[in-house]
Amino acid sequence: MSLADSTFADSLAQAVQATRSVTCVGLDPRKASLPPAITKDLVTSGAGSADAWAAAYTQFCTEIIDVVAGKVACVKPQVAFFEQLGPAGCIALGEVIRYARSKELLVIVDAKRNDIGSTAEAYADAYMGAASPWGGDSLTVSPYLGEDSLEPFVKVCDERNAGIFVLVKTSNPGGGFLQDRKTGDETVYQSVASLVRRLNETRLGKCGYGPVGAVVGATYPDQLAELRAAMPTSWILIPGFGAQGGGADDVKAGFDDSGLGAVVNNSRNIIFAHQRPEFKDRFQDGQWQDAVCAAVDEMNQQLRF
Ligand SMILES: O=C(O)c1cc(=O)[nH]c(=O)n1[C@@H]1O[C@H](COP(=O)(O)O)[C@@H](O)[C@H]1O
Repeated sequence: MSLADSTFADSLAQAVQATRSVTCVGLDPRKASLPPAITKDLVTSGAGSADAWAAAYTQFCTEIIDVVAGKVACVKPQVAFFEQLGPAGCIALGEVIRYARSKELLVIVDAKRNDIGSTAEAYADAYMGAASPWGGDSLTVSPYLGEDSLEPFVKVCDERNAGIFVLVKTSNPGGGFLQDRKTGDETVYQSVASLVRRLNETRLGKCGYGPVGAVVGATYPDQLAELRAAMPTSWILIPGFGAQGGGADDVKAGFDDSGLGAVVNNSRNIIFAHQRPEFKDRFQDGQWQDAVCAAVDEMNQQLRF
């Protein structure tokens, strides 16, 4: 799968069809939850430097990638956890992104970036496209600086066959404070959805979808159905499945009749599956990768509509 030859929307459609999976594995490494098999040396030697943790994050994420490559369409590294380690973490992030792409996984870089247009250009250059420092296939972006702030990202989508996912209706309980607020006849999230639709619909790939996608939380199934209809040609990234309470019934409305149009992210319940009560007894510490594998298989099964 080469992004150079295919639009992001088409690459995602191909990846979903090839893997028969709409699961997106969230790569959100957290010090306290890494399997002891990875951290035991760090702890026993007391060598908890940022470099050592960054190496542990790289090992953890690349081993997860080895497990899930071929089983899912995409992965979503969450930049915050890498930034938390400082420069060493940022190097690790680049390594993880490159490794995932080398295993033919599409990479959604979750950085929720944006700024005024001229600065947004730099963010787009940094995170979108293989040649960029942290070059993924797509990036999560915030719409709250307005249309001119999204344009640089859309331009880079066109130039590099990349994609973006704009925050439309987020999964967190407090998101409604702004997103559900009425502006005239519609809510803020409905206005953002109209903007996403407009930016996207002149750029459709062969699969019928375009590069300007949306984030809609699994925790808001009614709005997901509404937003599927409001943005019929946008891929939807659906976070909030698993640890935040979303389940298979909650995400069903995100898909079109061919099972395309959405990918469902799950971070903690997959990557830290070794800690889940139902897996704890089945898998020993040294088998944390098997727990990841079982969790992905289970989610894929749940989402085969
Ligand atoms: O853009 C996102 O991915 C995102 C948007 C949103 O509305 N809610 C949300 O949880 N996310 C991200 O999705 C992931 C969810 O993680 P889990 O709750 O562990 O599955 C985290 O990386 C969040 O930052």
